[in-house]
Amino acid sequence: MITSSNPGKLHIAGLLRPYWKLVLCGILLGLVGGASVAGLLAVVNKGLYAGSGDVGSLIASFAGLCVLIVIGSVGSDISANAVGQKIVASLRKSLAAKILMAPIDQLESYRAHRLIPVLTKDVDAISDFAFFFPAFLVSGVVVAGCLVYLALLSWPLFLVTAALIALGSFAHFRARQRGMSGFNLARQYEDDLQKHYRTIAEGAKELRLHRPRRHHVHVDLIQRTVDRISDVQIGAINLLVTARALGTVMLFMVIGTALVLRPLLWPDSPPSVSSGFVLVLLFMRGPIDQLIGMLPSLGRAQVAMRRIADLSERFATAEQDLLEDPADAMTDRIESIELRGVSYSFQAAANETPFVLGPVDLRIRRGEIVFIVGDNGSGKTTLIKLLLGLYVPDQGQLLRDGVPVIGATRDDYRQLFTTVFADYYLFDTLLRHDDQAPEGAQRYLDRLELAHKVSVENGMFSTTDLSTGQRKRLALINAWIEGRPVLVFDEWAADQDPAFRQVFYTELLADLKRLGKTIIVISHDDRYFHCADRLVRLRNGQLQEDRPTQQRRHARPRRSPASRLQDEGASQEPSRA
Ligand SMILES: Nc1ncnc2c1ncn2[C@@H]1O[C@H](COP(=O)(O)OP(=O)(O)OP(=O)(O)O)[C@@H](O)[C@H]1O
Repeated sequence: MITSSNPGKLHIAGLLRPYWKLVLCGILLGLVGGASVAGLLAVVNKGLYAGSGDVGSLIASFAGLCVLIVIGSVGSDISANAVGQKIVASLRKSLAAKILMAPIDQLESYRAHRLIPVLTKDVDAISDFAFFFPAFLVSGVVVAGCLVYLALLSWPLFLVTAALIALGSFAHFRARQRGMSGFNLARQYEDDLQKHYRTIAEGAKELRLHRPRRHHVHVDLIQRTVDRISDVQIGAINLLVTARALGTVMLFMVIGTALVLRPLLWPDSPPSVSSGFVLVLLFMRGPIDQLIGMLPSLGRAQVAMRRIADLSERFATAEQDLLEDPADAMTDRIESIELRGVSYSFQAAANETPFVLGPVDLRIRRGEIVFIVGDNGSGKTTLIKLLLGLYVPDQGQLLRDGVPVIGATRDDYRQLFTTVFADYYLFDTLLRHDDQAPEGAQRYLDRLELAHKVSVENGMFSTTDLSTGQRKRLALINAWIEGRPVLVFDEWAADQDPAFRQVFYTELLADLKRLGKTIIVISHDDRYFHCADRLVRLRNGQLQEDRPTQQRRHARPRRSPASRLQDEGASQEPSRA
């Protein structure tokens, strides 16, 4: 389990620790299985030289050891598999939790094309290893059991054998190190590939219309990256496979050495020592092969663990209580929200000047309609994110009703807002605690002329397959129904037709204000700036103006569904969750 207290220290032992009882049980049962195999080999070796009087006891030992082998290997397989699956489940849960709790600016800078492979590929790599883990464990124990038996047969021969095995293992270790760096590199290329996949999925229309770019993406980006991954993986796996073949040859060399050395160096030792060594070493080939065969999977799992640990470290946050029971969330009314002496800067890319917002002083009172205006890149969205408590200011304070918002209260504070960002995400469910939501939703669907397209069934919108403008209207409905005291619209009207743009500025905002809402709107529609109570202008990260607008006009040039509904009773404020 990754915790914020041990970021960057994700390793196999750390993953196993929470399940130590199961692990211990698996190891003990594996030991029973391994020792029984070694015992069985000893019985077979003894049987080769036994007289007829020993048959009964040999059969009994044989049968008993077979039963123990079954119990040991099945038991260790079951417990180790359970551990593996629990580790993967725990990783998945804790990664999802990390992302839900991650500081927004970290999440934004990490980028989706890097995030998704960690959640899928890296967790899968660990999952693959977890799948092989039982066999890995049992093979390890069987090899250990066999070595013990060899030591019991003949110490000197065992030492020679152990020395040769150690030599082979060292060669493996070096080959594995080089293989690991290959897996690492391949994993970095996979992030690039993910980015290119997103390009062809999200830029499909543009690529269809632009042959040179399509060719560039296909050949220079995708094919080249795919080939690189394949070359690096082939190189890394070739190395490991060669090391494995050499390891097998080395095992036969060990057998040969045992056969040659025994009569030469220890002529008095019984022939059962030689046959025991041959039997055991031949048998050990299987588990050793299995151990070595799993090294690529172990290598990938280690690379994956490093990536997951890196993500975990980046996403460490002071707000540890974000996943607590939602019933605790406060959605009270507010009197004011305020930025006092707030400044914020993004991390600058190399050789670039970072964008700095502020210092900004801004106080928004309950029931105000505030427009935030300014050129592209002047910092409007950044200002909003600071006001929403999504970014933590580098300097200055965020205040609610004059009281500073601190780490412990920031999430409660954020529950005051409903937002429709320029890059909003449209949820298809209405998450409310009362039964009235679907009715309310229907009312607003009518009002925004979506009723013929979308309905609400079982607390869900029937479809979100709508035009860009319609989807944004649906997002507005969602925002409205949530019934929170402050609504924030980031260029909501940008992709609405002129009629709905007018409805939004001249009617919906007024209706919301009448319902007691505080409304913050980022807008480039200077035609409608008069609809704001106050205009806040940003220029290059600095607040340039904060002035009341002229008297708001209430003329309604067109009888829209909104006004019809208003007539029906806009006073029916959707109840708060
Ligand atoms: N995640 C980020 N990392 C680094 N710089 C960023 C990031 N997000 C925004 N910026 C920079 O901060 C500046 C302000 O961006 P912001 O999105 O607040 O502007 P804006 O006024 O909302 O622009 P627009 O009208 O185009 O939406 C820009 O120069 C932008 O490059």
